[in-house]
Amino acid sequence: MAKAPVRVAVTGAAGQIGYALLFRIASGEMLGKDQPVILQMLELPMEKAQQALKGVMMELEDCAFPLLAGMVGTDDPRVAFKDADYALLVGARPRGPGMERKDLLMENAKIFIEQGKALNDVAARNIKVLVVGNPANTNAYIAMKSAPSLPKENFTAMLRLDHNRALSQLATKTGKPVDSIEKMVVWGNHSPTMYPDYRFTTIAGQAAPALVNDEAWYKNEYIPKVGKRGAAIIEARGLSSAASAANAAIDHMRDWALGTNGKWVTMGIPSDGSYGIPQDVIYGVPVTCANGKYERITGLEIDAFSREKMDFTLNELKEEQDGVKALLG
Ligand SMILES: NC(=O)C1=CN([C@@H]2O[C@H](COP(=O)(O)OP(=O)(O)OC[C@H]3O[C@@H](n4cnc5c(N)ncnc54)[C@H](O)[C@@H]3O)[C@@H](O)[C@H]2O)C=CC1
Ligand SMILES: O=C([O-])CC(=O)C(=O)O
Repeated sequence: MAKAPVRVAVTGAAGQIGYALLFRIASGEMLGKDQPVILQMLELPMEKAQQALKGVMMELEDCAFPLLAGMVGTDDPRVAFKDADYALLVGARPRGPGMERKDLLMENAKIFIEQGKALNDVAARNIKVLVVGNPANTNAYIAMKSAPSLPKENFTAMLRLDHNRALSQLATKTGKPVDSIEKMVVWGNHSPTMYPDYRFTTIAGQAAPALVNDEAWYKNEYIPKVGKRGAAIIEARGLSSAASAANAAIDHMRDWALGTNGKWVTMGIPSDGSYGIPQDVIYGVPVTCANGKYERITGLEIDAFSREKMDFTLNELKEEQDGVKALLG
């Protein structure tokens, strides 16, 4: 029997990530080739944004996707999130050259308070929320805190682009295929303080640190390169990453919904206090996914170098949280 359609809300639907994302969701790349979807798209209540959204919806129509069971375009979060099973919160101001993601904090915080409240009131109770809009971890924290009647574990932030960047850079260094790499971890904040940790990583079954055998490269080139990749893209394109960000959002949601078959992936999730990360901080950790749930990998040894790195990115998250404390009341 054909599956019933699920409702997928996407905010910032007429933006550059939205444009790279919606067509892939509608073609079944996110939730499976047998899963019909209803797209519920939110854009700003401004003539230009609404016109652009209309154009995107016309193009979606023109693709005649068999899995696209319906579309809603709106400027009202309560319409966009009504009964939504999935929400991809992309809509926010992106940074430009010379800005850090946390420079967007106050401007974007208000958006995530309003949207958290709307999710709280109208979304499906088991909704899966992915925050892409920057600063993604803290925005996810704000939305989670603004939605007290939804389970906290429903709120996640996107670290998958960082995870994928970490895989690719390691594949290039070692000359091995990306899919031979397992157990990559990117701890912490989606910011240059993130900590790509290859201590548990294997490449075609071999331990990555031994195979790479170049600690100086790992510490002085690899870690900063992965952390600053977003800025390098802005520098090169004049615009922030869009297709790769949309691709990572698809990976994140697909894995959460359909499972990872035991493979580790990185998700920003509310901390349960493990690894010395205070409760509720949205922090990148390794997880596996099965049956529509993620489960953090526990019991990994944290050495002195890692502790320092993990605390550094944690401190930045604490500062961001402090910055929005007054707004959260
Ligand atoms: N977590 C991650 O790995 C990444 C996050 N990002 C972030 O994703 C966000 C979106 O990036 P782009 O699509 O490139 O930006 P964009 O400016 O092209 O699109 C954003 C869209 O969101 C809309 N928007 C703004 N506020 C809104 C609101 N309150 N409700 C609904 N729609 C709203 C705008 O009208 C615009 O169409 C930015 O915050 C960017 O920094 C980008 C790349 C990677
Ligand atoms: O760097 C930015 O502002 C966009 C982003 O988050 C990324 O590409 O990682």
